[in-house]
Amino acid sequence: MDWTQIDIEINCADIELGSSIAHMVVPYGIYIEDYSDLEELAPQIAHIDLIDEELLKKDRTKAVIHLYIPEDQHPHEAVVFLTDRLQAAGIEFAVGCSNIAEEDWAFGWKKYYHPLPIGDHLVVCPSWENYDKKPGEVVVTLDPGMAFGTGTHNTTKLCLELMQPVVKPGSTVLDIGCGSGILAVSALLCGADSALLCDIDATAVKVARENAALNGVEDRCQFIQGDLAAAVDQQYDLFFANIVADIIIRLLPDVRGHLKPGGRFIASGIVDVRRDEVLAAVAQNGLEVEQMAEDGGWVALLCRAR
Ligand SMILES: C[S@@+](CC[C@H](N)C(=O)[O-])C[C@H]1O[C@@H](n2cnc3c(N)ncnc32)[C@H](O)[C@@H]1O
Repeated sequence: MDWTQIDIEINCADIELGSSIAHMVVPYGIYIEDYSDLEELAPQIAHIDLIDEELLKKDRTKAVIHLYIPEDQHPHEAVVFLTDRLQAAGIEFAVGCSNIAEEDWAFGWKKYYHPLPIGDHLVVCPSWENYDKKPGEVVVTLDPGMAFGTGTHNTTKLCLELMQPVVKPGSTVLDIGCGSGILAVSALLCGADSALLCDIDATAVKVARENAALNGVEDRCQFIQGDLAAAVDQQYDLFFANIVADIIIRLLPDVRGHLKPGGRFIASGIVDVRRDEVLAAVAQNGLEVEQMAEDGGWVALLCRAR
């Protein structure tokens, strides 16, 4: 099947609003190039071999949101919708469209994806790259395919940073909205014992299973395709949900019941303007925030039962 790629170029300052409008059109299948990250990364760019030279030439004031719409899902209407919404929001933008074959969509972004150190000792490495592991590092090998979760998105990075100090040998993990499986698979490689991975999207579940196998942890994983924690009836030491604020708020009444004593809930995907609403829901549902982390307008919370 062919797809239409819609590219929306906006100022980096508008990225949050722009991406939330894009998410009204498709909940996933969105890829954001935000070159302002390179400014933040500048002190680390000594490891230049990890960064594509072309990226360093990009305009760091601009971001580009790419959406991919299957031909049978009316891409033209999506463009009209996006144009109306972006204008109404007062965002300056330029929009372009191109038709792409499925294989180009699936593989085109790979040139921007390279080994990525996250937190104290984790490195996320694309499965098609070679990486020389350094002493003490934990390397998670990943091919996100068409699922969300390369490790490059702030929301994923925040989860992985919050997870590393709290995961313990023997921990059990629940990963709701597992996408590529990056969070649960990383937790397993960092010492956790077993994991249940759940996603509403069948493709994500398939990709998560493949990534678990790539990392040799498949036999310690169970996979469920479904909505939130509906089919889950056990308690866990570590519970991830990197989805969006509304879904986290919907999930919160069930979180405490799924945590073992002393268990942690890591919530991410919260845009900073929704932070207070999520914090209120956390408190109402018998949890307390141990740590709050923020990056690029995204907020993640490390919580435990009160
Ligand atoms: C932002 S991605 C996170 C992927 C990965 N966990 C990560 O941290 O990179 C959110 C994922 O949640 C899934 N999702 C959205 N709504 C869901 C729901 N109601 N129940 C379960 N999964 C859901 C999406 O399909 C998507 O794969």
